Amino acid sequence: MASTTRDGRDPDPDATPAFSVEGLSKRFGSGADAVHAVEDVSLSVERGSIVGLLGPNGAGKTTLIKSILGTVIPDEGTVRVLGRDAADGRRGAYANVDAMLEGARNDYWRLTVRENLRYFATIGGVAPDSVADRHDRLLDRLELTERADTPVRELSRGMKQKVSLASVLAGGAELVFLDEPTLGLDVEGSRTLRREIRRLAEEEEVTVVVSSHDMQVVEDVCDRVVVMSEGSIVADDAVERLLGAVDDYRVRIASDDLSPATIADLRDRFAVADADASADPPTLAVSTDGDAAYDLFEALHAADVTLDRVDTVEPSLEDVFVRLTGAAPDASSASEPDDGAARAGRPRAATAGDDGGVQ
Ligand SMILES: Nc1ncnc2c1ncn2[C@@H]1O[C@H](COP(=O)(O)OP(=O)(O)OP(=O)(O)O)[C@@H](O)[C@H]1O
Repeated sequence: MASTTRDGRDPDPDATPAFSVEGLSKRFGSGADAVHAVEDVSLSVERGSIVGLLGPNGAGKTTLIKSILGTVIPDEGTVRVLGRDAADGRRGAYANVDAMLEGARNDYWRLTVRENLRYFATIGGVAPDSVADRHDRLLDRLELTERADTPVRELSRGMKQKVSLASVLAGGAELVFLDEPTLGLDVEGSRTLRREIRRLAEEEEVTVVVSSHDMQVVEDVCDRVVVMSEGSIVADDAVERLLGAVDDYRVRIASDDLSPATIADLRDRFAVADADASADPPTLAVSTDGDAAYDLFEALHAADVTLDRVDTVEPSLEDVFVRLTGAAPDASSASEPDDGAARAGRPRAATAGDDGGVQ
């Protein structure tokens, strides 16, 4: 990154956050109709970290990001970007910052992939020849090398999305905001993009803020998650700690012996989250802590239910999100899961014995 740094920023980058906001508020409109889009938000993000910004529609995420980017002027509060007060002069603060908002960027569709990278490096203030190696590396990592000389308009949607990301990174930005970066990508494309985001943070100390409704992407890629609701931050923690804070494990079983009558009986005694008597074999999921799990297996044993399969399902980021905001993430904008795993939970262990019994 040193070769692409363009200004005389803070001499001790390790001690300076990538950005920080303090007491940030933004209202739209006035009087009784005023919308408090962001209210008294404070946040500081370390360099080289990947932060997920989550929240239901209208929570204030875009307003916060645009306030940090300087395209929305906050009513109150301060923003510091890469060691500089954003209010002191936009060029200095934003020289090494870039963004891909709403899942896309205005790439030039008549230009080739490589020409786009050179163009965006130039408008970012970098001589494109000086970052040619970087562009080669980006194209390689994003599996675009073979299409480097193809006009962007001839590419698939997923490839265009990857070109958007490459363009954002073409000038050597140290802080990037990515809104729905995997929108429209297939499973493989999404995986490639996530891998590249992680590599950029780990190897090049790029700081990445990812805003997405796709919880799986956020869970996979982010070190830390900030959850907003109604203009405020309602959670801000490492992904593991957020997951650990929700004590809502589920035991999911499958058995040919799960008759509708047995399921009805179990419903009276346990917190049945989900049941499907018509599945082959029928299935049952029960929310439980450790003690209730013993009671459940005793009840199943007493009812002569031989288990074909047992999974323990850990709480997912989606469960945490629903718990914190009371809202479901917008499934319509989420990409497909990588595998057959249920989105609503993270299967931890399949423990069905060969004989189907549980002792
Ligand atoms: N330019 C604007 N004029 C008036 N109201 C606005 C404007 N921009 C945002 N708002 C309002 O501010 C609130 C926060 O909007 P914002 O776009 O920041 O939320 P968001 O979390 O990004 O939502 P989404 O996930 O739907 O993109 C919403 O009630 C929105 O209607």
